[in-house]
Amino acid sequence: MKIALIAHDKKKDDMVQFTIAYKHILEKHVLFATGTTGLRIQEATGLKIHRFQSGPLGGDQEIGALVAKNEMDAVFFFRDPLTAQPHEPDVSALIRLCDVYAIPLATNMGTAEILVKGLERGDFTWRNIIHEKN
Ligand SMILES: O=C(CO)COP(=O)(O)O
Repeated sequence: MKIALIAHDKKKDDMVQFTIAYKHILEKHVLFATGTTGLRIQEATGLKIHRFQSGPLGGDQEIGALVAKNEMDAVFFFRDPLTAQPHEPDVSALIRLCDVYAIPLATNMGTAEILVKGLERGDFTWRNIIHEKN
């Protein structure tokens, strides 16, 4: 599956801990990330990640483009709900596209735990049907 990993600055430590904890699951998938998040994860875990631009420079939109092509299978986006983001419209647009295409989206650690375990258990096989149709 193709998985996107994104975290706002105050959530990056959480994302790093999450990817360390679930490296054994994540390493079986094709990983994408916004620029700084991807760098932090790579440094901490050694996971292979395709890095897009940093979020404020268009990274969320690049990931959104893959969602719009129905190519992204899950998005882990640890948002910071307490800090204003200069690129808030991009953040909203990505979340909206996940809803348009029914892409599983975790915006906090609690949901992420459940989603990543579903990934391990094979709950994402329905995505293969979508890929076959495309
Ligand atoms: O801003 C972001 C998501 O909206 C994340 O971007 P970075 O991973 O480059 O910090």
